Amino acid sequence: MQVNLLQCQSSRKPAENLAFINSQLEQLPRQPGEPQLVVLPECALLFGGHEGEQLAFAGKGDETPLQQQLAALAAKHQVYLAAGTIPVASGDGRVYSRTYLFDDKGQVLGDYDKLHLFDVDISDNTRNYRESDTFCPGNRVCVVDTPFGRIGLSVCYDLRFPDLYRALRQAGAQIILVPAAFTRVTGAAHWEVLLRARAIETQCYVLAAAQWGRHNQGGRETWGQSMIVDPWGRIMAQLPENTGWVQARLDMDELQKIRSNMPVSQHNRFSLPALLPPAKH
Ligand SMILES: O=C(O)CNC(=O)[C@H](CS)NC(=O)CCC(=O)C(=O)O
Repeated sequence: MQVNLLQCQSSRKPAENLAFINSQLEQLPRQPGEPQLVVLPECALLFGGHEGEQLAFAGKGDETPLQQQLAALAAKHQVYLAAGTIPVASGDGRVYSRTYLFDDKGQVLGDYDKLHLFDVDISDNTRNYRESDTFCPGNRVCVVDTPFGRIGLSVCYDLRFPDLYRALRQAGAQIILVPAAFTRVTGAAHWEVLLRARAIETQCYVLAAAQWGRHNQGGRETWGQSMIVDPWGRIMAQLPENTGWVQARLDMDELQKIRSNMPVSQHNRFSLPALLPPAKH
């Protein structure tokens, strides 16, 4: 089964970002009749908009114009689409950073709100990342059954919290998505190691679609290196720089073999901690 990650260099203009994604989908190398999973990075449609912009594009309620445009893209191109993240009003003056998983007719199969928010100081040109000024943390995990396997959802900074990945594995995940916009500094230091570790620990395929490059003329810089990691921790495909597709075929027999030869989830002596109420930011 073919999976496809799109590395993007999104801006704060949703129409521009949608046009880019649409043109890439038109050129997606694919075999006729074969189901396709497409994963977009975090903030695929709106990168770096301040609170007011995020709220304006989020609109009201769950059925937002951005969600509908993504659903239409999935249906038009007949792909299962994991749509990075888009802002959805949380009701407290902020927005959730939400991933939608659409089927190839544009129906929502599941959604997930980023649990861990990036309130971190980094020595780059942004310095003080305070994601929780604009975004509200989610409070649930999400796994979804698809023709590709059971998919668990996560976003970007979540990658540093292995309990979430263990919870996804325990809920039956075989494939874990990590749409991301890692900073250049932390990406260089940690991105590949964390992704491979999560794949090895959970014995899942890890699909990490990333933002790359400098955004919004002189704004933030992201690391790129979208990658597909197999349950043995091998990098099957990656794109260090630029925008474009990263593709691989997943083999669930291989996954089963790795799990039955080394049944780490049965050997584990620690019980999984409960999901705590949303962190106070
Ligand atoms: O704020 C926005 O516009 C979009 N959101 C992001 O880019 C988010 C929050 S700032 N980025 C991360 O979570 C980076 C994590 C990271 O780099 C790490 O864990 O090292």
